[in-house]
Amino acid sequence: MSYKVFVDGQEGTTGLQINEYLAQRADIELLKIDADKRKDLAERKRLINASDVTFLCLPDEAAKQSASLVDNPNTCIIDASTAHRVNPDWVFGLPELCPEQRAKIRASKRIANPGCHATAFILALRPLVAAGLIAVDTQIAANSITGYSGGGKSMIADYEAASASTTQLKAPRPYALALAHKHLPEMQAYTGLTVAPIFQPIVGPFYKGLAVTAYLHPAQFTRAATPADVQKIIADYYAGEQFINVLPVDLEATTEGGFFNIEANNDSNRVDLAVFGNAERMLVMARLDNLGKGASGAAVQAMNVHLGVEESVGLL
Ligand SMILES: NC(=O)C1=CN([C@@H]2O[C@H](COP(=O)(O)OP(=O)(O)OC[C@H]3O[C@@H](n4cnc5c(N)ncnc54)[C@H](OP(=O)(O)O)[C@@H]3O)[C@@H](O)[C@H]2O)C=CC1
Ligand SMILES: CC(=O)N[C@@H](CCC(=O)OP(=O)(O)O)C(=O)O
Repeated sequence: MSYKVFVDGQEGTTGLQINEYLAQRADIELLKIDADKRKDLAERKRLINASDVTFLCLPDEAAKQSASLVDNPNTCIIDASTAHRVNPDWVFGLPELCPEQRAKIRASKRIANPGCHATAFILALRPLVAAGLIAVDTQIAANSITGYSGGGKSMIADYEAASASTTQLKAPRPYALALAHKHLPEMQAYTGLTVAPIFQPIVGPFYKGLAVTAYLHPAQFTRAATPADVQKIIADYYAGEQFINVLPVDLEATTEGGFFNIEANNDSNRVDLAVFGNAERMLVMARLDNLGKGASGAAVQAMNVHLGVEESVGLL
């Protein structure tokens, strides 16, 4: 069995990497668009409707436009953009979200891929909300440190320009300081929280790798819990998940001399979750490759689930 796959946005950061993942696969026939027709609506429409699966690796507005071009009921759209992530007609493409999610991804022809920060945040917090340890109306504070490839082609070009080494791009840069980052709606919706978190990302002078840190106040828990208790709730929630690794509560084993390596999952589709702290002060961290489980890897995983092929095919 071979599936026809089209990547709309094949020259972008996410699209190029999806193409790389799929080029190795015998069960996938990649439909390529001519370079000079990449933005030609009629040609994109033809290829979208000739495909079994189309990945949208486009800015939000272009993704909405592409989604409106589908008239083949068999075509499954997997959108990497922010456009449809909390749209009830679309399924959130995070198989590990909850026990029902894989069946939903399998059944739906409209799958919205999670944002990179959101993936890390949701995976870290959802088990604690689901277990009732964190009340749903808790306002969580979190930050994220990310490589510059998260900003796509234009940010990559800025960081890789000759001038970058002599400018402010040498230092980490906090952004989204209006505290209205575009991932807030999905972070709230899929953790089960009724309040959006205070979320503040930082982009640094390295290509890829991302870690979200969420601050937990044990005094706000609904019951007493130690870091080991919190770790166990998370580990039980993801038992059997091949791409999720819940680290032991052991500073020496999980850090490099006390430093947390946020690039540890680069070039993979893996996520590590770690709990740090003590009975008074705690945090939970999630690290992943923003271009792997944060984007292209996740999109390929969702496609595998949708097609009913082995979930890890083509992924590390
Ligand atoms: N980078 C990341 O870590 C992540 C990105 N995403 C999301 O994935 C999507 C793609 O992001 P990313 O790959 O980083 O972005 P890039 O900027 O690297 O690539 C976007 C691509 O879309 C093309 N494009 C823009 N407008 C149109 C259009 N109207 N028709 C056809 N093609 C168009 C661009 O063309 P041109 O080459 O001419 O500029 C470019 O090749 C975005 O919605 C982003 O938010 C999601 C998760 C993580
Ligand atoms: C460094 C940087 O700018 N990163 C992007 C995140 C990219 C991503 O995951 O997400 P979307 O699919 O939602 O664009 C940002 O924070 O907006």
